[in-house]
Amino acid sequence: MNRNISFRLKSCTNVRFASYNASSKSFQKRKQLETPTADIPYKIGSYASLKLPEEEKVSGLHRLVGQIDSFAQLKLVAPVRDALIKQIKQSTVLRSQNFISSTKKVKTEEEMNGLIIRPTPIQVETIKVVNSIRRTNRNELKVFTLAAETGSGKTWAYLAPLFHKLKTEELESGTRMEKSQIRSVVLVPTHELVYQVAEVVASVCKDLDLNAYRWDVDSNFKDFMGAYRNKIDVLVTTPAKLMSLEKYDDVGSLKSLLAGVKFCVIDEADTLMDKSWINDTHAVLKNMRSLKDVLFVSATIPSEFNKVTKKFFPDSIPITTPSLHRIPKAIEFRNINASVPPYKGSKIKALAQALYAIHSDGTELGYEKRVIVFCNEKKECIKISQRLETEFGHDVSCISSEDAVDVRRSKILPFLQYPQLLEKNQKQTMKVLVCTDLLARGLNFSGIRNVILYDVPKTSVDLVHRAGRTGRMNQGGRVFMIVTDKDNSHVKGLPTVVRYKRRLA
Ligand SMILES: Nc1ncnc2c1ncn2[C@@H]1O[C@H](COP(=O)(O)OP(=O)(O)OP(=O)(O)O)[C@@H](O)[C@H]1O
Repeated sequence: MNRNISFRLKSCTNVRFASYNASSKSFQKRKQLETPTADIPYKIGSYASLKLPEEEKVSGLHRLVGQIDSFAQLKLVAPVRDALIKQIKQSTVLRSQNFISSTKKVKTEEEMNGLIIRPTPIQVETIKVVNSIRRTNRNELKVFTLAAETGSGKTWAYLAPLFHKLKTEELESGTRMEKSQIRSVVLVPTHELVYQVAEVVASVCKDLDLNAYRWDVDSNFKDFMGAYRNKIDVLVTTPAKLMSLEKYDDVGSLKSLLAGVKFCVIDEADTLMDKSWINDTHAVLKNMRSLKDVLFVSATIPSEFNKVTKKFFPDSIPITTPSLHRIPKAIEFRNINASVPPYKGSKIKALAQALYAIHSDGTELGYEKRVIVFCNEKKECIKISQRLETEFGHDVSCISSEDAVDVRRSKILPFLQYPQLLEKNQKQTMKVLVCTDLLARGLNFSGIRNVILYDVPKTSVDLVHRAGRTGRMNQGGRVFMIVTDKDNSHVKGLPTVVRYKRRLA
């Protein structure tokens, strides 16, 4: 396994670069890289260019990050701040923590008190900007585009101001709060994310005496209307599912149902605003006539997304972190060249060898290991998982959009939960999950240490999201990318090239 230097995925605008073989002599002559050569489009798909907002628009915010290191310094009503810290403490994986079966052991009082939770850069910036007072018109619509690296705490970056505004409005209006209404909406693209975000929202709403509701494929309309009549403070759903409410007679019009929504979050926004989703997302926003805050949230700003938000919301306020578009520092990135012996071009052999090496490398001692393998195509997933199981005897699950939602949920649960502690003298076990990009977005896998990219991702956006399933919130992690001579000349250099910011001609 040739060690490739770990790299930081900088804002690569139009990543089109000369073809060269990283290990060949020419690569040593960095000079060739200094002067952009004739562009040879990147062979595997075209690396969508990633955009950064103009530096002057965000530099003030970046300076703020160094000055604030406690939630007490941020404008949050006390109950929201306490509920936030409590939920993060409960979900933090303690190194020393002993695990009973697959559920997480409740932390002792001392462990909870020993945990210091500081705001991450994106949380400092978002809470500061979104909670700033509207000087002129109290009801003016403000649109924000939040973008920060994977695993950097974006979920709480948008939930903190959302809960702060809900509680502040309640304190101001007292008990006169109208019943039948929805006050805020969080939109995400997949059922797994609806489930994950709704779990966090529901646990916090309990502490804040608010009502959360998850409207998803397995929800029932009668139950929804009951919750609506009793006031829904935070609704978590997908755009399509929200639009589907239109077909019910009891709803009347979506405009009336969403008349009370003042705060809307579009998470994984680069997905929800791309051509296959934008109609539903836009239709939902158009039906929210009392909107005051709209937050687009993403780990990447592809140029397409940049264009769409500029077109629809030219005055949107950018909130980004200095590490945007970078693979977290804690992640080691390595290439595995399947073209060299003994694999001789067989990627499945290279994959099996990587899994064998991970299984026996002595890391994660005492815990069951879990590895996530990403492929570009669904059919590839099924083929690979069958071969890993039959030929190499792995404990492997394969997941695809064909699976029913509850089947998908049960397959990924062992990867979302804490690592299982092995019984005394129990031999090392390892679970493998083979999937496509369906799970690459936003899923907060717990303590996953190894991700293998069986195929080279077609775009830098996919690369960022897949790699970001490990190394979350400064935890360690490794990403192995299987390459072959066919793409080797480009891909072997990928980590270097994307780290090397091509000087525009
Ligand atoms: N201030 C904090 N301190 C410590 N841990 C935190 C903090 N904020 C969030 N976390 C934890 O970090 C993990 C990742 O958070 P989250 O899922 O919001 O990341 P993200 O930026 O949305 O990632 P992605 O881009 O993949 O969606 C979660 O387990 C969360 O509980």
